[in-house]
Amino acid sequence: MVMTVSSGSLGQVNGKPERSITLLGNDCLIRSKVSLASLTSFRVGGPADWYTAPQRLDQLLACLEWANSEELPITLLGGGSNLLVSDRGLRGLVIGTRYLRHTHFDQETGQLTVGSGASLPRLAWKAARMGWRGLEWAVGIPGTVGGAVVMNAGAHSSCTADILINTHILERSGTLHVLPPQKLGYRYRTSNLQGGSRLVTQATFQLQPGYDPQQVMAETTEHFQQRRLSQPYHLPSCGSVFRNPGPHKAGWLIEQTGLKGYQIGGAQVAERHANFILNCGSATASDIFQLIHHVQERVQHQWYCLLEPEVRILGEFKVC
Ligand SMILES: Cc1cc2nc3c(=O)[nH]c(=O)nc-3n(C[C@H](O)[C@H](O)[C@H](O)COP(=O)(O)OP(=O)(O)OC[C@H]3O[C@@H](n4cnc5c(N)ncnc54)[C@H](O)[C@@H]3O)c2cc1C
Ligand SMILES: NC(=O)C1=CN([C@@H]2O[C@H](COP(=O)(O)OP(=O)(O)OC[C@H]3O[C@@H](n4cnc5c(N)ncnc54)[C@H](OP(=O)(O)O)[C@@H]3O)[C@@H](O)[C@H]2O)C=CC1
Ligand SMILES: C=C(O[C@H]1[C@H](O)[C@@H](CO)O[C@H](OP(=O)(O)OP(=O)(O)OC[C@H]2O[C@@H](n3ccc(=O)[nH]c3=O)[C@H](O)[C@@H]2O)[C@@H]1NC(C)=O)C(=O)O
Repeated sequence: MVMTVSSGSLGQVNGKPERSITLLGNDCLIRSKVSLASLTSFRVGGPADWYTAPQRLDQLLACLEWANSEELPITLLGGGSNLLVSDRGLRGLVIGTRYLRHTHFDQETGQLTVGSGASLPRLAWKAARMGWRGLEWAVGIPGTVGGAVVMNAGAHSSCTADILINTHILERSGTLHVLPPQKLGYRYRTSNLQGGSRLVTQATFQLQPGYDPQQVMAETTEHFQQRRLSQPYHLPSCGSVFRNPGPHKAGWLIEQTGLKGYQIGGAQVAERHANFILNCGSATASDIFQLIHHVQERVQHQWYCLLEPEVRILGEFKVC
């Protein structure tokens, strides 16, 4: 059983005192009223009732046990680069995985085993510098390995599922499973891990070592430059807002509907790429949500096609 001690007030958030709890036996800190805006790439969103970012598996297990004992809902947060969090924040416990980091490149097998908090683009650059092929497409995709496994992140006709050998999944109950990609329901930008409370703790990828590092770096840089030409990176976003519905691309449909540059509050459909919504500095989560809804309505009206959000929308929202 987990014992808890409250370490008292840490300060004020929105006029309410912030509290913290330390789980005895493993020095894991759980804080109350932690703003999620700085933990997501859109830079919007209210506070988590409770937030923790464990560094080790034993701390993670203790957090889960605490949440179970308090009967709290759990939300999993990687790099926050594909999330729209409500201005009202999130109830229950948010578990940030970004500190669950360990990395092992196995020279003999070409396998890369990493903790779920490792940065995907950082790994891609590192693999390229070592002359390992397999992750060239992943530069420029912000976020963690865990987020990429859950979202089946991809670019330039490659995706996470293509190189995944297995992943370690922790259930809320504390049970750990090692699952191959065939068990994860992978399709374009989705998996059966989305929307649940099963936590990815580690992943192993098959890469190909032994290539000329200069050549792999050159190809990796080419991927990076291609994306910089077509996508806006200068303001906060979540990347593509909608999945491509086929046969047309979401960006094309939105541009043809005349919505480039369309703005609600501080949220704007990007001029450079119509499937990106930018936070121009003062956007609220509600502005972004209203804009998503507006784009869906206008595109459906003109093309009879309902765009499905790729971004994960968390917490309470209402259409105005
Ligand atoms: C500028 C920009 C460019 C982008 N370009 C691309 C692109 O080219 N291709 C692409 O696919 N995506 C792209 N994205 C979207 C995003 O980077 C990817 O979806 C990324 O893989 C999300 O990882 P994350 O760690 O940030 O996940 P988060 O946004 O934190 O979470 C995404 C989902 O995964 C869950 N989750 C996160 N970590 C875990 C875990 N350890 N265990 C269980 N569940 C977890 C969350 O609960 C949530 O449901 C882009 C985003 C930005 C901002
Ligand atoms: N618009 C938005 O909302 C957001 C956009 N982004 C963009 O997404 C992308 C990914 O961001 P982020 O997750 O911060 O990771 P980055 O790709 O910016 O960098 C991660 C690490 O990769 C290594 N690296 C980067 N560029 C090179 C290079 N040319 N050669 C060798 N190594 C390199 C560096 O590692 P080391 O220090 O070990 O050398 C760096 O610290 C970036 O392009 C960023 O601008 C990110 C977040 C939000
Ligand atoms: C950014 C993401 O992933 C990106 C990924 O980086 C790139 C590169 O592989 O390919 C996808 O974009 P995308 O389909 O919009 O690719 P692009 O090459 O930019 O555009 C496709 C087509 O749409 C057209 N297009 C695009 C934007 C626009 O404003 N107008 C327009 O007409 C382009 O002319 C092009 O013919 C992924 N998006 C989705 C939803 O699948 C993400 O998932 O967050």
